[in-house]
Amino acid sequence: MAIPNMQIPSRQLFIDGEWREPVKKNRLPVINPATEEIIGYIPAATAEDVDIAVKAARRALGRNGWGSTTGAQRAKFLRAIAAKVLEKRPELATLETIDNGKPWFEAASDIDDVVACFEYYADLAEALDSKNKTEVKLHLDSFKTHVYKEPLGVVGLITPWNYPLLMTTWKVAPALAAGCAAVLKPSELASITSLELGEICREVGLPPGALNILTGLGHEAGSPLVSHPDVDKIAFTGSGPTGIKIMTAAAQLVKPVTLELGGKSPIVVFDDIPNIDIAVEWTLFGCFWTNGQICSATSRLIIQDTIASQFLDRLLEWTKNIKISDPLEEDCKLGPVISRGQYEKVLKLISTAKNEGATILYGGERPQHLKKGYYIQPTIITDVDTSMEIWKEEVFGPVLCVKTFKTEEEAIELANDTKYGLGAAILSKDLDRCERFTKAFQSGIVWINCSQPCFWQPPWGGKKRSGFGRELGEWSLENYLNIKQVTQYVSDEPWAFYKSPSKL
Ligand SMILES: NC(=O)C1=CN([C@@H]2O[C@H](COP(=O)(O)OP(=O)(O)OC[C@H]3O[C@@H](n4cnc5c(N)ncnc54)[C@H](O)[C@@H]3O)[C@@H](O)[C@H]2O)C=CC1
Ligand code: BAL
Ligand code: NA
Repeated sequence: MAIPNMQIPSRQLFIDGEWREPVKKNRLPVINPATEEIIGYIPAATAEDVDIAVKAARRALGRNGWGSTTGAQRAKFLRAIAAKVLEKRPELATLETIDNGKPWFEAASDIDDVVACFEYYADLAEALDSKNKTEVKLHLDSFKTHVYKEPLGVVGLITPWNYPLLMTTWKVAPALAAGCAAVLKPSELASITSLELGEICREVGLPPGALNILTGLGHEAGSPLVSHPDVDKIAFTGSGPTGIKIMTAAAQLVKPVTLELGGKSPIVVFDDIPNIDIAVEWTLFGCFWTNGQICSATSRLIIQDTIASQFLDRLLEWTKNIKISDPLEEDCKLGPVISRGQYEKVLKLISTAKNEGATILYGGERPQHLKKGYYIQPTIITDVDTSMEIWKEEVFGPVLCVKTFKTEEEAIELANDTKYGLGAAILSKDLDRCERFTKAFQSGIVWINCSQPCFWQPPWGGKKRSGFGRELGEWSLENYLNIKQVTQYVSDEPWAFYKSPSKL
């Protein structure tokens, strides 16, 4: 497949089904992390635009609008969006790559997931029609009760930059399937493909206001969305500190939130793995895929001491073989991290690890052959102590730290030695042991003999400080539905609680 060249389309805010200039007319630069060049601009929304978008969303939910559509009608729009995304797959993948830095083929596979996700939620929207009124059996004949599932209302969706259009889709597709009207605030570091979703919604004739897209800074556009009194729910994926701010602001209005806040996930490798190369590859993929910027990255390798030396030797050979290049180059397997800020943050975490006494077994620097761009070599760190920052803090870059263990108990203790609880992986031939680890891991996701594969049908989310709530699958739809109990008195007899006055 030829990789198309693309310029960043010039867009405005997508509000009420049309492109609108932000009230304050501000714009933010778009930087290609592979070249450090400004390649375009995005509009910078502020509280004024948030208010306009929220009003448009509320109108869309009005009597004859988006809010009164059937699931089957909404499914048609979701399928039309999926078809358009598929049609534009090569262009969207290029836009994702030049905005985010991920290898083009990874971006293209994200776009495939976007298509599948919209189609999946189209099916769930359709199925909702037969499930949105269900009877609840009571112990009395004088009452009848039904439970209705109805759209929750206007929802605010705040997304990160690591899988820009895919994280947008994880929220937009179920929100629209449920019949909510949404205001999306993508990350200012990678908003381009989310804006293109606005164009797609316009092309397929999505009813105005059903989806509004506000690009801009977190404190200028995200924060007023969270504290807007007419927004019924916030779904957020991003950093822990921002998650805390969002939960605090939402609490003032008793606004429900779902939070997906990243992690420091373990991958435990036992010496009974049948094939060392297969295990090494999953270990690399678990941490270095998406340029290492994955919330669920298994960035702590916990390896049985009996094979540690042999495993690390092989891991090094595989790591040296990873092609680091401009992400538009074919076969690129590691591109730059998203921004100068992220580049500096990752290098600082590596240098702190060194200062704290860890060994940089491989990498830790800019690759010599790339003079520009936010590139960092895939990095493996050993001699790690559990008190070190590199063991405890999310890096969000291609950095793997390693510790050895002797016993199963020690491995479990190390795996759970984190404030986070998103993912966890175990590689072992012994499936009984895998089962024991599955139960022992304090996480929302467990991978057995792999790490990172992520499908749209199962639930996704964490525990501990990785947040709460589940995205994907049918679980995500529930996030966007109000469960309404409707109880009807069906007896002809009086209720007879009060003493009846004398007859008229
Ligand atoms: N869990 C995950 O998937 C992600 C984790 N991260 C971690 O977060 C670190 C910082 O990256 P950032 O891009 O600064 O993450 P961030 O959490 O600040 O940004 C995520 C989203 O929240 C918005 N936001 C920021 N402040 C806000 C506020 N006060 N109210 C409402 N919305 C707000 C941003 O504009 C963006 O759309 C990274 O170094 C990485 O460690 C970053 C992106 C994704
Ligand atoms: N595929 C993982 C999605 C995330 O990092 O949020
Ligand atoms: Na960018």
